[in-house]
Amino acid sequence: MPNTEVGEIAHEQEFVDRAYEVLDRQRAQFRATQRQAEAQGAWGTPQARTERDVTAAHYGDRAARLERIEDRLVFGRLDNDDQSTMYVGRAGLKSPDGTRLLTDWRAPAATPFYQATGLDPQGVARRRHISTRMRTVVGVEDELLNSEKATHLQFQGEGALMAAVGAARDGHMGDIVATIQAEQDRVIRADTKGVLVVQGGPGTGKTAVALHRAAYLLYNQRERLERSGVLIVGPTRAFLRYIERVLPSLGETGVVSLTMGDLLPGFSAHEIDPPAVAQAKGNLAWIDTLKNAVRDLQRLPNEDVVLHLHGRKATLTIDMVRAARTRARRTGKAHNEARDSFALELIDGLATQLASGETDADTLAWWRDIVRESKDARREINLCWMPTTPTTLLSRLYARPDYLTRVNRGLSTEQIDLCRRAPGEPWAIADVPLLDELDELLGYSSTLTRKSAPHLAAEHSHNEEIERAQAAISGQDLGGGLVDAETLARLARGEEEWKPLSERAREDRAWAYGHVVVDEAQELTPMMWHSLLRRCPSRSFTVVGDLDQARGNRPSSWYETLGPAGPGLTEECVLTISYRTPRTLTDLAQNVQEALGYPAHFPVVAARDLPDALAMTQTNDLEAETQRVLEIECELLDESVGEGLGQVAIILSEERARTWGLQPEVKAQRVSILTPLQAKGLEFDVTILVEPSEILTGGPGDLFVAMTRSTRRLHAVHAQELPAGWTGQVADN
Ligand SMILES: Nc1ncnc2c1ncn2[C@@H]1O[C@H](COP(=O)(O)OP(=O)(O)OP(=O)(O)O)[C@@H](O)[C@H]1O
Repeated sequence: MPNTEVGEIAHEQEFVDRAYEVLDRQRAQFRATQRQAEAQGAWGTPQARTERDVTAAHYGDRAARLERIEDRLVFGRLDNDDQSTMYVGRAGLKSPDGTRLLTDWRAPAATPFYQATGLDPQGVARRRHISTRMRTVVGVEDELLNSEKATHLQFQGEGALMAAVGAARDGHMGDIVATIQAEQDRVIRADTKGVLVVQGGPGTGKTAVALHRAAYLLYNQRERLERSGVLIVGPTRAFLRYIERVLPSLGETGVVSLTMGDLLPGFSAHEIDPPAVAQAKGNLAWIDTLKNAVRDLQRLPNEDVVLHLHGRKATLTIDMVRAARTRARRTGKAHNEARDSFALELIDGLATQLASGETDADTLAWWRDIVRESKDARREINLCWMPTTPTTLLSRLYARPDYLTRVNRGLSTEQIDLCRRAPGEPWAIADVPLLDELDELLGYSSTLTRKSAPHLAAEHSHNEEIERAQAAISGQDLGGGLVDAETLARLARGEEEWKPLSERAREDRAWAYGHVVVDEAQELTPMMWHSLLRRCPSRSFTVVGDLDQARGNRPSSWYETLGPAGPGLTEECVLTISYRTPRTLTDLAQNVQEALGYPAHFPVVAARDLPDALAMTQTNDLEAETQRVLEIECELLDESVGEGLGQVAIILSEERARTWGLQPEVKAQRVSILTPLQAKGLEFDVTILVEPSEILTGGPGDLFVAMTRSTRRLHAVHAQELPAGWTGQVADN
């Protein structure tokens, strides 16, 4: 290392030490304030107790956020033409004298760190990337933006970027805050209302960008989003585990991450339908069909029904039922909820008949109890307005195509047939939006969900405790939605334990999120979009995906893919540089797609290449050879990144996994065995592709996904011929 760099490193170390000192002090202060508030105990006026809760929760949260920021607190410095200097880091910090010490990467002032170029220096003379390992500065890298060289810069902070993309993987995605590139930064900071689509080929950083955008929005719209929350929807639980550390490392907690299969609280679906079945279940015609199926539960009897109760007779007439049904429907309530008023009216009518002219309140009440307790009366009323649950009704519709056909409103016969399912079979992910729709139609008393927050809020809307809580929140000017007035009021009454917003949102099917991020969005069906739109009335979405990686039929446009969310589409951005996969592999994967008749709509260019990125082994004994190749690749990885480090995936078709008796899953250990579907969104240092032509049977999207997961090397093991476009490219090893 040259002396000048040693001197610069020492200089930056001084600054970094100071920044950590301030960070440590700030954390300690927040914790102390929280403890102080808690120490006030459970006495004092209700107002004082509420203020104490607000203060403790607020400072506890702020401390927790800062405590998660540890590694690479400071990563950039801008020296401007006007001689000013600005340090950029993970959080904004002020010196004890109140002057700005560190600028949060999300602040407008930090934009030039990511976007200034030689052609457009934005007032920056020098941009410095500071590399640290925990609290120690290990390197600096400068770009002089007013130099001739700067006009040819392809990447910002190329050294830091290449070190980041070349680092061994540990099974968890890291943040990219120190090396965000200009095209990514524009997406992260996009001032888009409505649906923002980020299209990008494999490895272009869509997931990274989406998560950093969530952090950016939480910073810039904190007041709104802390009250309502941010929902992240990912393809699999393994994927959500893979990304779970990114937002906390950016100082953001409290985001809800779910797969579509886990969207409904207390319910989980894992099965993956074949694409045609998922498509049938994704048809928007289900909205009217299900509405009709629920209406169909509100029936008129074929004839008047005579009931014998307590030695007297009463008749449940068709007219009585019709009138009660009309009135119950007019309440606009969901089916199970409206049933109460329907049943009450009929019970009243029957009791009046049974009282035979007696009109005093006690007599009528007595007869009402008789009707209520009568099994026969209950059965007849239920037959006219059958309470049910989403799973019961959907099971019946799937199991009985004749029934589904009768209530159908727009599904094709073929689709009805595709959806056929025996009762008791496990639920599939594509069923979740239909159950969600039914839960909405049947009402909150159905079995899937608990009461929604809006309901509770309405019930207590005039409650003075809420007003007091509201006053405490605004009186202390703490902002944010960490503690909302209704929750505080319930806390004060001892009705609820303290829970962070993310937990409350996760448990509430009717929660309205302020922003929704959808990853691998090309896989969602129109019904899934319908469910997500319900969860975000403001229609504020960041949607990331790749049409070229879609399963089944490749959609031709994002507008079409978004289904009912399409009209909200306000901006489409395209990312073009792949940071994950070496050029040899991205080029090969795109060649194969083209030869198969599916040229990439959105081709990518790899940021780098590596020698020996591709290997192929042909064999007659696939199983033994895969084992041998795995051993070789692990040894090679030991040599290149260190003993036991790095991640390896064996990717094979579902059929092959079954034949070999394997249970594919993402492992915490070094080696995972996966189907292409499970590998979606993930990455590994090395991938071993078993029989690529078999993987292709799942569709060209599956093979494209499988071929683009590795950061270093892909090794194909095959007995059959390799797919078109592959052979002829490179000779077998
Ligand atoms: N600016 C960057 N600096 C450092 N690493 C980056 C940058 N952009 C992307 N990466 C890395 O590239 C890899 C791919 O990113 P990511 O998973 O977000 O891509 P993707 O577009 O979602 O891919 P796919 O469609 O295959 O799921 C990740 O390891 C990510 O950290």
